[in-house]
Amino acid sequence: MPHELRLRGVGRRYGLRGPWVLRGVDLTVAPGTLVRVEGSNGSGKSTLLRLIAGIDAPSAGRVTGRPRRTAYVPERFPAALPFTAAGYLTHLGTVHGLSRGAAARATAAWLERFGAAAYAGTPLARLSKGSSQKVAVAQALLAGPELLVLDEAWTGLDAAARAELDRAVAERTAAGGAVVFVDHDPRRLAGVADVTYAVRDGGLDRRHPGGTAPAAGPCVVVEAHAAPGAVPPAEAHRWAGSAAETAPGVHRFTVPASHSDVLLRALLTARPPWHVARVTPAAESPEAPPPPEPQSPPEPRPACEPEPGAPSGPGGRR
Ligand SMILES: Nc1ncnc2c1ncn2[C@@H]1O[C@H](COP(=O)(O)OP(=O)(O)OP(=O)(O)O)[C@@H](O)[C@H]1O
Repeated sequence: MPHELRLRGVGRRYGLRGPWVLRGVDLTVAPGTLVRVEGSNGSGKSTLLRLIAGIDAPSAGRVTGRPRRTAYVPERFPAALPFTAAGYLTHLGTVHGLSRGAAARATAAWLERFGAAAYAGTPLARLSKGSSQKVAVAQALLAGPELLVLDEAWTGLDAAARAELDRAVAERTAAGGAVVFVDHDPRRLAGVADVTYAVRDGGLDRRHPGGTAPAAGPCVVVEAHAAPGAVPPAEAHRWAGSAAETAPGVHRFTVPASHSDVLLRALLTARPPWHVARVTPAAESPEAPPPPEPQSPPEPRPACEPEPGAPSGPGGRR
């Protein structure tokens, strides 16, 4: 994403005399950031996401800096369109600026990643809710969006597809894109968001830290080698629960298994690339840590306990 997206004094109300759903909202979304939006039912989260995505226009204020490649997954996908899944995605790919061949290839690749390749020729109207949600998500990812806006996009996906969407989000931020999401499950991408906002009384509260507890689950330990003194790429820090330089040029990252391939990609695509020496399951699956202190920035990373005895070094836990 080339620039920050900015909302300045943004308000939205439905109808000339309708109540203000949002009012005086200021928000900046920086390139490469992951932004969580929370709020109670009906507080205006979807309204905010539609304004960010450019699907809706503010009644007051301005939105600037929205990148050309902005993609949006709505809370409800209009599944009754007269297309097959592949036909719809290929068509949208061309709308996003891809050639027909590139759109067809991207369509096949994303349907495959989400486990929906078997439904490529199925009319959208005949897809199950879960499969049509896969199409909804694939259409947003097709053209490598610089800004990705996800409104409850995980809802209805099976576990494998939910994990795949987590990975796709990580790829977008690693590529310098921004992702703004709402999800009713507080564990979704827990501890990974750069910033969390709560929509309340028409405004936005910035929450510290993270707003949600870090993710728990099985962890793996990645040992990677780099030149002595090399600093791990920022993207590695985002996904690793802990990082330590255990010997000159030898780094050990502990990361939730669900995030491990994103960490590996960050290391292998760094310039110069890091050498991944070993990936092993963490000896013990850690318990979820206690909730973070309310005033203790920075926001938590994914939760994995450092291995016993691992010293914290220059690449230590943030
Ligand atoms: N198109 C619309 N026309 C009229 N009112 C609307 C429209 N869209 C949203 N609203 C109203 O705006 C308010 C905020 O709705 P919105 O869907 O943005 O909230 P939300 O936080 O996303 O809710 P939920 O958590 O239930 O999805 C609600 O009172 C809703 O009824």
